[in-house]
Amino acid sequence: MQTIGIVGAGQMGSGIALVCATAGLNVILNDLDERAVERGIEGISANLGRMVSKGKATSDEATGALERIKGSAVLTELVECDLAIEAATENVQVKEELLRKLDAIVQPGAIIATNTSSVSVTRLGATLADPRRFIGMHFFNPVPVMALVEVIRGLQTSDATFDATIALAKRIGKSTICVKNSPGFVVNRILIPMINEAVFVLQEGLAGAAEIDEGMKLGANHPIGPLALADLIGLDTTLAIMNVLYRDFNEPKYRPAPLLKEMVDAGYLGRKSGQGFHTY
Ligand SMILES: NC(=O)c1ccc[n+]([C@@H]2O[C@H](COP(=O)([O-])OP(=O)(O)OC[C@H]3O[C@@H](n4cnc5c(N)ncnc54)[C@H](O)[C@@H]3O)[C@@H](O)[C@H]2O)c1
Repeated sequence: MQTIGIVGAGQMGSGIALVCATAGLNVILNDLDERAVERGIEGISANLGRMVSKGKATSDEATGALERIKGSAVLTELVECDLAIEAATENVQVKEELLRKLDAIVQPGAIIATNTSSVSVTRLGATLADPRRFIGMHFFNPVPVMALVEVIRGLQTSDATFDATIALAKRIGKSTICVKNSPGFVVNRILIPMINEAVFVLQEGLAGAAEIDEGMKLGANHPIGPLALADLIGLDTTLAIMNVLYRDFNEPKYRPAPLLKEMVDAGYLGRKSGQGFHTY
């Protein structure tokens, strides 16, 4: 495997591009328009600069990694890739439409993966002519820091696709857990309802955002509080995941907190918009 295509140059797509390029792979990073692609590459460049100043990479390694990333707003340029990772907005219609296009573009032998946080890998795989080549490759934020990739097999995923995906995750320095397809998979099934409960606690006025986060850091030994983590994930993405859990399990216990919906309606999306439960 030599060339990785990534669709979506937001916080996740950019992070995945960075770890692939620092591992020596060529990357084609796609987004909706030139400006979005440029923003993604600027973020990667800044991140590589920080790695150099912290001694985590030499400046030659950083330059080499940046040179291996080609930005493109033209999806058909992904024709060259051996594996394409869909990392676009957490919206099932957006993903289904993109996957149909990707299926027609990438070579028949190439793998197509999704970085979805919650949507059924089996459902997304069914949009492809050959779903055996489809798999979930769920990275965590921030990608260069977080060690895990959750690898999710859809009902149709082949052993060859699974083995090649595990090999790629190892090559880019990640640890894997293999999980069955189910809404939210394993980590987000546990994590996102906990964050949602923290929003209910805030909404009910039991404590302020800083106190809730401090409580979970000092009392439960979490490295970051649940509301700060929601701001990091993005409140739109957090809400989208709760909506998938609520709809797909058909269980009231997964209802999204009204305050979370209202924050998203207001455009308070967390770090990426500068305002979430905390201000950035
Ligand atoms: N944020 C997290 O912590 C996290 C963690 C794991 C997985 N994910 C998943 O990763 C995916 C991306 O999340 P993100 O946090 O990077 O979101 P983001 O909002 O930072 O970026 C999404 C990007 O996708 C682009 N996009 C939308 N439609 C597109 C299309 N048709 N073609 C090309 N690009 C398109 C947008 O322009 C945007 O740049 C989502 O599925 C999300 O659930 C997010």
